[in-house]
Amino acid sequence: MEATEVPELILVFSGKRKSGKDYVTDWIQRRLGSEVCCILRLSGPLKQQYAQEHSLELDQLLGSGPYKERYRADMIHWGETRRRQDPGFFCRLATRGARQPVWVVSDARRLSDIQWFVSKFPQQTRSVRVQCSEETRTQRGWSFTAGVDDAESECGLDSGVQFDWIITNEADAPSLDEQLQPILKLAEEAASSSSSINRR
Ligand SMILES: Nc1ncnc2c1ncn2[C@@H]1O[C@H](COP(=O)(O)OP(=O)(O)OP(=O)(O)O)[C@@H](O)[C@H]1O
Ligand SMILES: C[C@@](O)(CCOP(=O)(O)O)CC(=O)O
Repeated sequence: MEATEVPELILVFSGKRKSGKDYVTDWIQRRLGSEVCCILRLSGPLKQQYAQEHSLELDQLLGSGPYKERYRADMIHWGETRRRQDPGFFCRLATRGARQPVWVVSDARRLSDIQWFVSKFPQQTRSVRVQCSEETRTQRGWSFTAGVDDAESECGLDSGVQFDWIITNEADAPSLDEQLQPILKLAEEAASSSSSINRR
């Protein structure tokens, strides 16, 4: 692996559907800038391949609307078949070619996802949980779906992980600005240590 492919910091985010993983990780990237921070979606290569095989709209599968929900249960099943053979399959594809010093992984779902990052990058990996109430998730378009919300894809990280940070993404919680300060601080330190290494 080339030196530039080893990041300074990896923030591995997880959270239930409509907890706001994309919203929060986009917010972090806007604050840090895309030169410093890339967003890596483990579901990116999965959706790409699934869309191709099933002649579906990739943009819609990548978005936050109802389209992807129609295919979610089948995509989960499709991805799990691949993960059973190789649990790191989507992690490897999603991280391929990432060059920024800070990687934000927006959608860990299974213990094996976090374990993959910890085993490859033990010094750099931190885990972040995004949470909010079911009422807020419902306002954002969520409704309970059997086979999805009670399956590993949604529940695989409900226990067994000591998260480094838990962010509450609710209107009546402290602002994201306030809650994300320690994470931004760490990321900014990581970015500046990377630029001083590159100047040497
Ligand atoms: N703090 C917030 N303020 C305003 N809108 C928000 C906030 N958090 C999330 N949303 C909105 O709620 C919806 C769901 O958020 P988002 O797509 O980030 O959730 P997610 O956890 O990534 O969901 P999924 O697992 O379905 O991809 C989006 O339309 C998003 O813009
Ligand atoms: C199929 C799947 O990758 C969909 C993820 O979609 P999203 O992150 O909720 O946009 C979930 C999974 O892998 O279990």
